[in-house]
Amino acid sequence: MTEPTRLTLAIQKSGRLSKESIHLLKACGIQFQLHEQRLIAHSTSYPIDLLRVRDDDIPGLVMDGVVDLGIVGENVLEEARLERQQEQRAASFTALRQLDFGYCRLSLAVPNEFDYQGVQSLNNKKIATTYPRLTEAFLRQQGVTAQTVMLTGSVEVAPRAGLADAICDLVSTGATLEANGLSEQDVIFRSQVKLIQSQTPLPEAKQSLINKLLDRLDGVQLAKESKYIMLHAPTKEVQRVASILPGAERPTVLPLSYTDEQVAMHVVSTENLFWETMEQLKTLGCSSILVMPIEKMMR
Ligand SMILES: Nc1ncnc2c1ncn2[C@@H]1O[C@H](COP(=O)(O)OP(=O)(O)OP(=O)(O)O)[C@@H](O)[C@H]1O
Ligand SMILES: O=P(O)(O)OC[C@H]1O[C@H](OP(=O)(O)OP(=O)(O)O)[C@H](O)[C@@H]1O
Ligand SMILES: [Mg+2]
Repeated sequence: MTEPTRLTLAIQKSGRLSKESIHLLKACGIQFQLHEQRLIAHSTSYPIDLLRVRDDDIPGLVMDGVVDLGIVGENVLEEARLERQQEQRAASFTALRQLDFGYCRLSLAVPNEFDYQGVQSLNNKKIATTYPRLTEAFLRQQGVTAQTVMLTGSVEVAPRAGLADAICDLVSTGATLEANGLSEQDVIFRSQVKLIQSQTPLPEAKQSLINKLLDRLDGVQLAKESKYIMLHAPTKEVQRVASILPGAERPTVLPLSYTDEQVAMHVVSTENLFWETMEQLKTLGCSSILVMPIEKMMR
């Protein structure tokens, strides 16, 4: 008997990406039960097995073809790619989709009292970071010679602890830097989460499972960006109303009971409807304006 075809996908076990990775898979109709201790979770509703690991391990698992797919931040992905290239190990992958979470930037930051006059001020300094290869590549490109000190966590305390003069760390709101008396100077890399695929050739059945998953992901993304808009409009203003609704070239126009003066208009908009547009609609005589989220969509 041949083995049933199942995909393997590596996701972060616990951390900043876990909740949203799982949420996204569930929105794609992939259900599974997670047990805290278990490394592997089998989906009962889609032929896919989740491998739950530290995010640092995800690029390598994909690049070595141990798993078919991975969900990981571009910061970790690019650092792993540079490291493996230097070591002449397999470093290729196929980027399938940018996912809409895990937005952050990798930035150089110095203590507030540091007299920073541009990246040249870091010449001959020590820089603590979890991303030495990305940092070194940037410094090299800028013609700066500095020493990187590799730390896997608590990078922001390195200057205070006397381990380094500056840091290169992930920033989102900037609260961590501020709390540690550091100021952000140069952004060296902007990151979000990616879905990646191994370059190991797959049997057709597996590839078509991936393609189906991608269609579902696109549907979730499209639904997230879209709104269903319903309103009552004066019959004579239908054209003008359609022209100010985002993405409403062909609205559905329906008659209303007991009146010819007004019609109902329904529109799927690929943009949000701003308050300013709602106010404009009201000025045109529209009423009962409803803006609703869409759960699923397929073109
Ligand atoms: N402040 C932030 N805002 C948004 N995204 C972030 C932020 N910090 C990190 N990220 C993204 O989330 C990823 C995971 O961050 P997390 O802190 O959970 O990693 P970790 O501590 O290395 O976890 P692991 O134990 O899996 O190695 C980062 O690699 C980055 O892509
Ligand atoms: O600019 P901010 O919004 O403050 O975010 C930046 C912080 O977020 C990340 O750490 P995280 O909170 O994931 O904790 P960790 O360092 O323990 O992984 C990152 O390593 C920074 O320390
Ligand atoms: Mg990690």
